[in-house]
Amino acid sequence: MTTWAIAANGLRKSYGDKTVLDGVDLHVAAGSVFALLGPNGAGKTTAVKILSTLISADGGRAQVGGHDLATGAQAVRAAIGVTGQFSAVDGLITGEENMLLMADLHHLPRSEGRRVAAELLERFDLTEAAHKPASTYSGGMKRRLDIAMTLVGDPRIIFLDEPTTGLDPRSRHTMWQIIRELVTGGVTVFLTTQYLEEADELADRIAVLNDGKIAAEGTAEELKRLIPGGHIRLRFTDPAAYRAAAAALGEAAPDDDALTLQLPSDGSQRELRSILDWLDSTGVEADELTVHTPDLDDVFFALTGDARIPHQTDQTSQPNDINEPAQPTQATQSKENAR
Ligand SMILES: Nc1ncnc2c1ncn2[C@@H]1O[C@H](COP(=O)(O)OP(=O)(O)OP(=O)(O)O)[C@@H](O)[C@H]1O
Repeated sequence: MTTWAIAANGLRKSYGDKTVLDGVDLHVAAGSVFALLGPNGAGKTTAVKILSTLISADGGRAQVGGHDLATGAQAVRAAIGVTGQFSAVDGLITGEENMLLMADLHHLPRSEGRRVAAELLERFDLTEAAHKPASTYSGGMKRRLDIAMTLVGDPRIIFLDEPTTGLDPRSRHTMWQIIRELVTGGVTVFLTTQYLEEADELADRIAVLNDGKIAAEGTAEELKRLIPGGHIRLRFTDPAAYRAAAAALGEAAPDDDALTLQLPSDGSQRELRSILDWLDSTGVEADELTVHTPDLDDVFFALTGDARIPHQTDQTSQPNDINEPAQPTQATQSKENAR
């Protein structure tokens, strides 16, 4: 049975008459990376603030690290680390002083605090800069220091609110590596991001927040299969074989210049198998067969644009009871449904 690091049901939050979260369910397996995606203003930060006890929800229930947000906020705070869009780094003091301040906040004995600070500064490649004021650090260094500070308390669940916004590609990759190492060490990471590539790279499961609700949830591959546009491409080197195949596979879209035929497909194993069987039965033998699935950009636009596909959650079951969670939901919607 899955152990949920985070289990939330029916979270609601409004500011005045603006409903930001309108019944949001989130289930994050322990030791996994979960990415919450959504357009600007969708409520990602609001969800992080609620789950990290910074603000309270207007409705719904949630457990974080096995503790109820409503009755065990203190225990939740002890189990988590949060690095937000507004960093906890104090620019006026050095990196090391920032770390020691954090160690003091966690009531670590002085020598233990120094040991932990030195270890984390080393791990995040900040030893050389440790005695310089943090205001002189680059954006990437500040983010690394921010995460290092979060880790002083050895949290088992970390919320990273847009951890790579504004970073250059190299710093972004460094941050991804840091996140992967955290997860290897058993930490659960709840990530919000504007970068679909980041979610694709890192996340075990992804939820897309739109209009106050989770529009879809699943692995990157499952989400990509939700929307039309996937296809199988058959490439031929022999023009005669290409023409024979085009005649045999009447419904394939031909490209006479590239000698390719394109067949619609959701990229699933089952459909691939039936297409291969069909090719065998018609005697078609391509020189190359490639499966193309839509990327997360396509998914994001389809789920958050005007021409949205139906809400996935309308068609799949979500665990309703945070005490008796079901397995993480599977994106079972077929391409036909998605259309
Ligand atoms: N304290 C507040 N008072 C009033 N409205 C707020 C408050 N905090 C957030 N909001 C509003 O709630 C909505 C969701 O904001 P939130 O910061 O959670 O979105 P987000 O998905 O994190 O956006 P972004 O990607 O731009 O960071 C926005 O319309 C925002 O203006």
